[in-house]
Amino acid sequence: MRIPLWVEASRLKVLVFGGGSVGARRAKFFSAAGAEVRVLAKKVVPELQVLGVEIKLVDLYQYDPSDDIRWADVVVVAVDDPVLAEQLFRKAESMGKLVNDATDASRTHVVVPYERVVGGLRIAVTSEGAAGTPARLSLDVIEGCIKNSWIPLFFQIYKQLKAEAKEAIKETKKRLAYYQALVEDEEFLELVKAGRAQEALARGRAIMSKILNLA
Ligand SMILES: C[C@@]1(CC(=O)O)C2=NC(=C\c3[nH]c(c(CCC(=O)O)c3CC(=O)O)Cc3[nH]c(c(CC(=O)O)c3CCC(=O)O)/C=C3\N/C(=C\2)[C@@H](CCC(=O)O)[C@]3(C)CC(=O)O)/[C@H]1CCC(=O)O
Ligand SMILES: NC(=O)c1ccc[n+]([C@@H]2O[C@H](COP(=O)([O-])OP(=O)(O)OC[C@H]3O[C@@H](n4cnc5c(N)ncnc54)[C@H](O)[C@@H]3O)[C@@H](O)[C@H]2O)c1
Repeated sequence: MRIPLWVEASRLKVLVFGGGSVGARRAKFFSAAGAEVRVLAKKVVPELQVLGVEIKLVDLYQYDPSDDIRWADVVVVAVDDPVLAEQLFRKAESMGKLVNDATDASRTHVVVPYERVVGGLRIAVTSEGAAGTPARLSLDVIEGCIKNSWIPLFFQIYKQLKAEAKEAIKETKKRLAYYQALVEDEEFLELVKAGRAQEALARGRAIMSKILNLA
């Protein structure tokens, strides 16, 4: 079973097999987020040459990529030859690496989702290869739902109050009790839902004072 995680990309070394449109997309995706990227391919598209990532032009039926695989944390398979793709997948897998196999969703270890930022929240959706277009279009529906709701304002207010609580309430347990009290306070939530930002903030701060004044 695959699980969702947010991973700091600058910690990753990513090896990409294939430098066509999919390989270039992965190279850009990972390197733009700070990962170290190395591409191995017979030929690469021009978009990839300007990314500033390491490129080795090799025929993977002749070149042994064992050292490159050992170097990597994540291995991407994006060659257009299914026999070669399976061979590379098996090799990287047997060497204990996490593989993003763009050529076969059923065996991939790592999925690249459809992603968007809505009202401060990062939303990622995937069908894990079953039906990509519905996954992509669902982002429009999700964005519409969130934008038309009280969540964006709640996000702003909660973020502000959380920052203030981290400064004002030194004890972790008390701080957690504050978050709990906040979300259980009907008046606070009603003000948020009614879009009364200043009053909601004031109510949140009053609850904070109450928690601070408790023994
Ligand atoms: C989000 C995005 C990220 C990215 O790839 O960058 C992404 N696919 C995108 C585009 C795209 N995908 C495909 C086309 C061709 C036309 C079409 O079919 O529409 C196009 C369009 C194009 O290439 O332009 C077809 C396709 N997709 C997969 C296979 C292999 C298979 O199904 O086995 C095949 C061949 C199917 C076959 O041979 O029949 C597999 C995967 N594609 C995924 C993600 C993962 C889970 C997706 C999910 O289900 O949620 C997974 C598992 C790969 C992974 O995680 O690496 C990106 C958004 C770009 C954007 O919108 O910006
Ligand atoms: N995950 C996705 O979103 C998605 C989308 C479209 C296609 N795909 C899959 O990804 C594959 C690649 O798609 P693409 O559009 O990037 O293909 P492409 O033809 O543009 O690129 C293929 C790359 O593989 C390299 N290659 C092939 N044989 C090689 C060898 N022997 N040695 C070294 N390099 C070799 C080529 O040089 C090229 O760089 C497709 O065949 C399909 O299975 C996945």
